[in-house]
Amino acid sequence: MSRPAFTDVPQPDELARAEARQRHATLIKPVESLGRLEELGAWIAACQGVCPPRPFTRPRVVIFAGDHGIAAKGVSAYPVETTAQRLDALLKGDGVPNALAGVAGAGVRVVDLAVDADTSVQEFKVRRGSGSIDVADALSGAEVEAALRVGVELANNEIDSGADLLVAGDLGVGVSTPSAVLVAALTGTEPVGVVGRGSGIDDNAWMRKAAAIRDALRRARAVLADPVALLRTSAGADLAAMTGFLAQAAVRRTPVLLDGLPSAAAALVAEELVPNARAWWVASHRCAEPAHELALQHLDLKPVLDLGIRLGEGAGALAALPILAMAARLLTDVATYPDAGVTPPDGVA
Ligand SMILES: Cc1cc2ncn([C@H]3O[C@H](COP(=O)(O)O)[C@@H](O)[C@H]3O)c2cc1C
Ligand SMILES: O=C(O)c1cccnc1
Repeated sequence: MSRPAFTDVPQPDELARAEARQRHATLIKPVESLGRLEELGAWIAACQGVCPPRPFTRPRVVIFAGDHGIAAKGVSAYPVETTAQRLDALLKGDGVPNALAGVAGAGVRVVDLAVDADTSVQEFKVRRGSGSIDVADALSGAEVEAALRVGVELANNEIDSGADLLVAGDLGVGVSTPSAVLVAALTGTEPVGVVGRGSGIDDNAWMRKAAAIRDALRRARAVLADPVALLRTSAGADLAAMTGFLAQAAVRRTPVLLDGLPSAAAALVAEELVPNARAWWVASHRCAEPAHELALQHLDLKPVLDLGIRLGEGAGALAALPILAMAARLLTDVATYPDAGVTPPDGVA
């Protein structure tokens, strides 16, 4: 087995994007009066290669669950057992993403990549937990390749089943630590610049987390030139699979709403693996983690929402999904000046 080979990423259809912008200029409203909604509509048209764009019929959230060895260093506010407990809640339909997806019209799938317990969704499991990244590699060479392949397979599987918009969500105690390390490594940031409060840690845990990130970053920087080696050294099976998923979504011309820190960290690595994949992604929200902002800046992505969400689990992306649906609907449902018999402003035919 070897690492998956990604084909070049096709770019969204610039003609459809230009057509959408042009159409917005003829709709019965002042020019550019819908701000970012207009750009989002044009992005959807460009991704679908058609203007006006089609409404999303099958948005899908895949939650990548995994535990992290670094959690044993006291870097999270919660004990490791809560990963498996929360996974059960999601499968019962009782979690945050279930509630949000119900309103947003999305489907949720939970996949156990590395939970440190037996679960009922471990068909794709790579291992239990990961190495403690401050002192050891997260994964073996075979494991990182397996995890990347799972991500590619999940993207293919969802897209072949009709998914027309994808979200990668995280679930796992400690995941904000490797995520911060990946961001620091790829953006050239000092450890202290990426240490966040994660699940709500106190000052003592913050200091342990800062030390863990500092030590892990030293190991990460040694393999910076190779994105797969970086995932092996500093990520975990969940983040590696997420990376493969985001890269393959771009290869398959499928738009993605990025979520919080873990998904932004995986996106940074995916952009290294398959340059220009970011054209297929929109940043759903600004979260409270400093590394999130750095990752989005590096990818040149501007968040849609700023709700103070700091959760993961696809929550921010699900909150932004209705906005995307609205952006598409404006281009299909709003009349043009000639159609509505409204006098256009000067310069609009
Ligand atoms: C009950 C609960 C629900 C969550 N949903 C998402 N997270 C988020 O917080 C965790 C990452 O933060 P840290 O790196 O500080 O552990 C992940 O589990 C992530 O999914 C949760 C955390 C908890 C405790
Ligand atoms: O930004 C996130 O998605 C996030 C923040 C804190 C903890 N877990 C995830």
